Amino acid sequence: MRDKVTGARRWVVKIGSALLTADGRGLDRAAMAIWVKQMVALREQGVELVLVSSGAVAAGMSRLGWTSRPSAMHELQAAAAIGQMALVQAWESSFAEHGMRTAQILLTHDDLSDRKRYLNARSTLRTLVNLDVIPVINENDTVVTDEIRFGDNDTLAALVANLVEADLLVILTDRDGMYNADPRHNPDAELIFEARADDPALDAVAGGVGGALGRGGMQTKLRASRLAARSGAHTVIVGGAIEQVLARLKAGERLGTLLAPERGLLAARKQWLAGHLQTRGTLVLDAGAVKALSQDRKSLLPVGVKAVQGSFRRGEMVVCVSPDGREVARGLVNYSALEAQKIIGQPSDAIEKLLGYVDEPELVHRDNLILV
Ligand SMILES: Nc1ncnc2c1ncn2[C@@H]1O[C@H](COP(=O)(O)OP(=O)(O)O)[C@@H](O)[C@H]1O
Ligand SMILES: N[C@@H](CCC(=O)OP(=O)(O)O)C(=O)O
Repeated sequence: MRDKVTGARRWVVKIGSALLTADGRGLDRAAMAIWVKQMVALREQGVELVLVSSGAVAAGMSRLGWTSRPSAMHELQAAAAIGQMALVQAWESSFAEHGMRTAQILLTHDDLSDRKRYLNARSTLRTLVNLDVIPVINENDTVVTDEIRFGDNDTLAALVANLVEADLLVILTDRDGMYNADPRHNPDAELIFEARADDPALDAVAGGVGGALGRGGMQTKLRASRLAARSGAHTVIVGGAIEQVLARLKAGERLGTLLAPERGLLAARKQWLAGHLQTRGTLVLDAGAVKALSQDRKSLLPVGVKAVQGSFRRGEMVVCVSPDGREVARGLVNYSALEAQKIIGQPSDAIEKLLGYVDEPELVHRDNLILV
């Protein structure tokens, strides 16, 4: 089963507060430097990386000289705003030592359930990864309350794994992995090496909540693995303090707990797309575009579209039909109906002149298409 880890091309690595802040003593810069070195090595081996980093509240508390986590929401949010600066500064300078650039992305769960924002976040992240920049993501703590209260970046990391279609979600934490009982209270607890993410037996073992800083515990990690599994990603929950942990995972060593999805990446994504039953409009393709989609499995470019019907917004589902009206595919469209009207029949490099901006060169990207 570990071949799924060694073969994974796109990783989301999530590092929790407890681990990043050495239990409240400010950011553990030395530990961060060690993970950065490993992430740079992974990048050099061709792995695409997105980092989800917690620790803003904890870093802010340390900058403010606060020793206990405040319970007032506005104080938590203020601490997060202060600490986020420390966090990204630390990641940036550490990656810069290896000549690698970083970018900050702050997201909320709501951003990812809104179709338009989902597509925007997705294309920004893809662009960053293609530019060989490491995106460093955290929750946008200023505008949310529930997540910061529960201290749950595990869910955010899983949503990001869905968003970028990661093959692997690596959750680094302060234990070696998921045990068959909470190791704080059960010294005899044993590490679970491999399981199916949807195994109901896991619910009982992940019962307890987290520690003083990180607060989600194993429950949120298990839930995250199930969410990641929906888009076909494997999850590894593993100790961030284990020497060379990322490098050894990449080499196939049986570290941590590997949670497997029930079906593969592509099948899962198509299933997710297929769940979008409501279609908002129709694109009438020319014969060349029908062939490009059906036979060559390509994206749909504006140049191959003859007519636009219906009223839809960016991110909504449209039906693609052949010149004689036969449905050939359906997919999430990158431009609204009004915009599409202006760019159909034109080459993609004319989009900028026609609209004044370019969202994507494709009208529907092939990853967002299901052939009928
Ligand atoms: N079955 C279990 N296996 C391992 N750890 C568990 C289990 N149940 C509860 N935990 C607790 O979850 C904690 C990790 O979660 P959390 O404190 O939220 O960390 P993080 O900041 O990394 O998200 C561990 O320190 C451990 O005490
Ligand atoms: N976004 C906040 C809270 C997130 C958080 O603590 O999550 P985690 O430690 O991963 O369970 C922060 O950066 O402090």
